[in-house]
Amino acid sequence: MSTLFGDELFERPRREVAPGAHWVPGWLTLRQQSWITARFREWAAGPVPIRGAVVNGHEMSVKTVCLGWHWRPYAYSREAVDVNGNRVLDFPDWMVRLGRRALAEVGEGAGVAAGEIYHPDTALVNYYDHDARMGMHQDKDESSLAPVVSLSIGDTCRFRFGNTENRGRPYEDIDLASGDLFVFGGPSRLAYHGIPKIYPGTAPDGCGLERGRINITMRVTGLPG
Ligand SMILES: O=C(O)CCC(=O)C(=O)O
Ligand SMILES: [Fe+2]
Repeated sequence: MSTLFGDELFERPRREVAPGAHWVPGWLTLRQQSWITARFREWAAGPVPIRGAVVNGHEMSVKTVCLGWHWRPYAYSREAVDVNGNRVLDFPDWMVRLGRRALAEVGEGAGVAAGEIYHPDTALVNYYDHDARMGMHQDKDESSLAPVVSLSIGDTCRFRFGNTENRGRPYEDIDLASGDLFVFGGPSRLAYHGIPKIYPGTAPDGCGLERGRINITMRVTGLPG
């Protein structure tokens, strides 16, 4: 069982993994994590229940529920046309504020200039059970190149962060733990990335999630309205 105390933050210092890609371990407190986990349970229940998106006829092992705009491969819409047709929940104001705080934390390197205001309007909220994986991909269904803000809660995962050219090397594997912030923007906004592995049983006590991993990625769709 890992904890967020002791030497952990010294062993996992914050750093810029690639130009515009910033990793801030232990950014969320356990209290914030367990509060967000409680919200996750509400979102997962509907109006659009959490589901594995179908990509090329295969259901993803990662289950996703969306806020603001509904994502399906490879488009955003207000209604979950591939699930039950219901409109997705609004993007919460507190999450806009959290996204802005995340960018303030990493500075201008992530691709938001001084004076510009970050306005995320969608979040993909993913749940990974122990066997779930996400293959290498680019986040490119958004027409805006504003940064992606990623938060992790629960079990640690291996996060593979690659280059903007292809799915292969060079890439770096890092372990994203409960409470970690990762922001990718600027020259890294279209970097390939994926989740090859979840480490079962590594969620810290108090994060609110006993099993698996929650990941939230906030984005700017660039869509009107
Ligand atoms: O789970 C993660 O950390 C990454 C999720 C992701 O890449 C995505 O939802 O596009
Ligand atoms: Fe992604």
